[in-house]
Amino acid sequence: MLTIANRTFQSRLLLGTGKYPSFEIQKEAVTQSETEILTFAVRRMNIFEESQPNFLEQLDLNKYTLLPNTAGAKTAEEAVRIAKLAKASGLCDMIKVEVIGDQRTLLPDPVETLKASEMLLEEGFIVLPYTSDDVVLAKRLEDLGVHAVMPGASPIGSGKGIINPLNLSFIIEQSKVPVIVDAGIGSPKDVAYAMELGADGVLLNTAVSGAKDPIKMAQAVKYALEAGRLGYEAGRMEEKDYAVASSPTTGMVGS
Ligand SMILES: CC(=O)[C@@H](O)[C@H](O)COP(=O)(O)O
Repeated sequence: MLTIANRTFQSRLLLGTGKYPSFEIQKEAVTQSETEILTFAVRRMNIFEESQPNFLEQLDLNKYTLLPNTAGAKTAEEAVRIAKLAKASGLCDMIKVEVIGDQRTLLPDPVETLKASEMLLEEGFIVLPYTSDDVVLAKRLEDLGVHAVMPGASPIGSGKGIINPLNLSFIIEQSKVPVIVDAGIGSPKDVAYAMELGADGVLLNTAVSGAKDPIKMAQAVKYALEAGRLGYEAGRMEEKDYAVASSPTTGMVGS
């Protein structure tokens, strides 16, 4: 169970809604993933333009929590404007803060992310900032009072998986709010790895929408997430540098 602020979710998977081959495939992938939280870029959704196609219309919205994100914002002020737009449309008071500082890598701007998070907390939002895997920044965000931290595994849409597992594990170790690994996940193994490190959840988009078969991949990431979480709860064996025989050697005939 994943708890963010005062809300609980059975699934620990958060799914993005961009770049699917068709609404039909997207709808089935979302169903198969068993996610309960869908994130979407407010600026890219036709939420105020009724004549334009909108994926959210395809869904039974009672089944999902919508997590608008501020993708496209380059400053804290822009992010706050986008968040207020989402709130005005009655979608949700949770917001994923995404303030991009570099257009080539799409890495977040730490200063503007911190500033936007502070402003949105003051406005009463439930704030989930997308951050780099910077341990100190994650702590500063937590100290502000954000409701979860979302460090990137690697650049958005890169599919490179977890580049710095040590930083992620430091963030997980220090954090008292949920840690959701967000962005750069490429395949089910990355999802399982994030969960084995002790993440509370994973947010991904392109790994599913960009797969040859997004519906199958949605199932695969769901199982990987469950396997990784179970592995984390089970507690992995101690790693050693040298071989240790798997069968007991004491009391063997001829020993
Ligand atoms: C949809 C969304 O919120 C993205 O900005 C997110 O970071 C996912 O990135 P990937 O597409 O790399 O999974």
